[in-house]
Amino acid sequence: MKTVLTIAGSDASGGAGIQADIKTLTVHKVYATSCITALTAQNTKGITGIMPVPPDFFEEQMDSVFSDIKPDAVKIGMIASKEQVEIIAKYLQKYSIKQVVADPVMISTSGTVLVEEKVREVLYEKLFPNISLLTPNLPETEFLSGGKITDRKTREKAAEIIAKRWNCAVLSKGGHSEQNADDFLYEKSFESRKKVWYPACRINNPNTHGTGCTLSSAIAANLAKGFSIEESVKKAKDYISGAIGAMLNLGQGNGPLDHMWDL
Ligand SMILES: Nc1ncnc2c1ncn2[C@@H]1O[C@H](COP(=O)(O)OP(=O)(O)OP(=O)(O)O)[C@@H](O)[C@H]1O
Ligand SMILES: Cc1ncc(COP(=O)(O)O)c(N)n1
Repeated sequence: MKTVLTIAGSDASGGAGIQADIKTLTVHKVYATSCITALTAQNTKGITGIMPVPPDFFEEQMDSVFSDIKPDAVKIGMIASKEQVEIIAKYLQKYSIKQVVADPVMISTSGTVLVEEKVREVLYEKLFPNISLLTPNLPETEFLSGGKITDRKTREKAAEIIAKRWNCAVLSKGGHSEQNADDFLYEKSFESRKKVWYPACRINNPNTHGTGCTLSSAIAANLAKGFSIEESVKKAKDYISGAIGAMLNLGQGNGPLDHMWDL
């Protein structure tokens, strides 16, 4: 069986973070391992508390997993400290992990920068060069490329700038767009440059808690199974559209997805 390691925070309400990742990986029939970066007290109405895991104990988890069940792919979500970034980069290099999907939780939907500058520097210098696919949402695509996105052309250019800076593939997610929920992939290899749009209608459902976590875990599962990045994103996009479209309605706020919609 293929295995995927998720490095992320715990979401007590089960819709995002580690819990969303393990559900997604399990329905994709890969074996999930997990290294927890932080405990969060959150539900569909918001986050009330974050307790980061101290670096030593975070490293102990990483060591337990990597020294025993080496992952075929790694998915990275919320990171709680600069030290954790350094530890993750160290293990990805030490164990030569090739399939690494990172969801850079950096900018809130309202445009607030969530990661302080000191942590950003380490992300840029140590972690991003070890990533195979970065999955920024629209505000993060703008922030990481340093340019304003006004249309498809400027979005393509922004993804290309990010991909060239860190030598990775980039999936710019369109969940925060005012129009459709189209995602755009820029992938450069030795021989070619791929620019792929994944069109999707916006689903009128307020329950989208955990979409970023779920999409990146689904991509990691497909990569672990041996699909290309382009195919892995296509399958993951179909999966996320189904999980949002199943219209699960739990909790009093921005509810979770139906991870089991196609079982
Ligand atoms: N209302 C929607 N209808 C269809 N697809 C959506 C909708 N909202 C998000 N998506 C899709 O979900 C995936 C996650 O995208 P999004 O841009 O929301 O990421 P994110 O900002 O990291 O997630 P979140 O908003 O949960 O923090 C993308 O494939 C996006 O196109
Ligand atoms: C522990 C944790 N990690 C990540 C997110 C963001 O979730 P998403 O961007 O997928 O909605 C979250 N709410 N909680």
